[in-house]
Amino acid sequence: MFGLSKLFSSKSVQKQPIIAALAGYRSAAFAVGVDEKFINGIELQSDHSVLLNLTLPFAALSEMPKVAEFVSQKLKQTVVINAHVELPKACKFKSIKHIVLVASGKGGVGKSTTAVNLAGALNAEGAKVGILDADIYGPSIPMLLGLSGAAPTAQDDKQLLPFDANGIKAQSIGFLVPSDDATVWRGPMASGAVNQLLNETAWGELDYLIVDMPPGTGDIQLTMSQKVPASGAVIVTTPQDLALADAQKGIAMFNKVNVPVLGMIENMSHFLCSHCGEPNHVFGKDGAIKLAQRHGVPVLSKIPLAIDIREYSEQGKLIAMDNQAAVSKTYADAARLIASTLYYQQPHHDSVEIVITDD
Ligand SMILES: Nc1ncnc2c1ncn2[C@@H]1O[C@H](COP(=O)(O)OP(=O)(O)OP(=O)(O)O)[C@@H](O)[C@H]1O
Repeated sequence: MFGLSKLFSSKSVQKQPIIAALAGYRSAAFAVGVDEKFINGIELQSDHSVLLNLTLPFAALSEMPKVAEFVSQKLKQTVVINAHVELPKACKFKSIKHIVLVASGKGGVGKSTTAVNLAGALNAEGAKVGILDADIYGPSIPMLLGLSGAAPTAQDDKQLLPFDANGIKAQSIGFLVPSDDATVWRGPMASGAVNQLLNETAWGELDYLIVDMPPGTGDIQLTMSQKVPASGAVIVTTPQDLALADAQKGIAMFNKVNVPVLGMIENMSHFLCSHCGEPNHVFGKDGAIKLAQRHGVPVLSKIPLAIDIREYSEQGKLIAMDNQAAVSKTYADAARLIASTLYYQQPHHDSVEIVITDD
């Protein structure tokens, strides 16, 4: 499309064709292309390839090879992208830029497994990430991060230090309260404990803090969603009718407290047959899509029922951080889409002008 002579008409690189090619790129996370605002340098290399330095305002590093390939094809010239993630400065809470609640209407759908792997995937996409385990009924984040039995330590007798699990900062209500005690808690008590953990943990600077909510849509979950300054919520469901009916209650709950639902994740979506590779829809098909369409929210990802997801969890490892594991891609897809939605829903972002014409 853009010949070499046009691209390199002078010693310096012509920016315009590169900007146009980036703007033409499309994906779920870059639904309106790669904005020229993200460019912070273009260099012509001695081998005549172009080095594009990008600063991404949301976590999406794993998509850069695809963007580079697309732009290279458009320009008919090798383009290499060197990107890093730097979110806009505004923080939602202290030095935390976004708090994302991960909820499920029903227990046992894989909410905690999904929450912790989303944290891992966002980290792998280049962001500073934390996870707060607020599941008072069955805090499982310590186990999922290989931190079982760990005891929290305090800094200056005031702030608790979060644990560090492969670069992810973690705190759990399970470190502080025996789960048996929590079964008699009411909403204000539970949300008070979560707010205390949120306030009294020395999180430092975080781009995204994932909160693993208690399952269900009762008084406790409602009060928590109201009290935590969240940018959005993600609902985890399985394709089963029962789980979907409860997921619908989750959407209604977040609507009631004005927390935007960023989307749904269909966990245990299908099982890939180890013999023929065909997907087997053990719990039903397309249920989450139909529910999501009805409520105008996207399905962020479909995560298969996979033995290695359970095996990694039991070993306290995050499969989302192992890019050799095929299912890590399904967590990465959801993570990029969540990050992108949070960026584009912020008011600082220039709105896209829609022009309606007669023809
Ligand atoms: N996609 C998956 N494939 C295979 N196993 C999974 C998957 N997701 C979760 N699991 C397994 O299902 C079980 C329940 O998962 P998890 O504890 O994350 O559910 P939960 O919804 O958080 O439960 P609760 O409601 O009790 O908090 C675990 O053994 C976990 O390893």
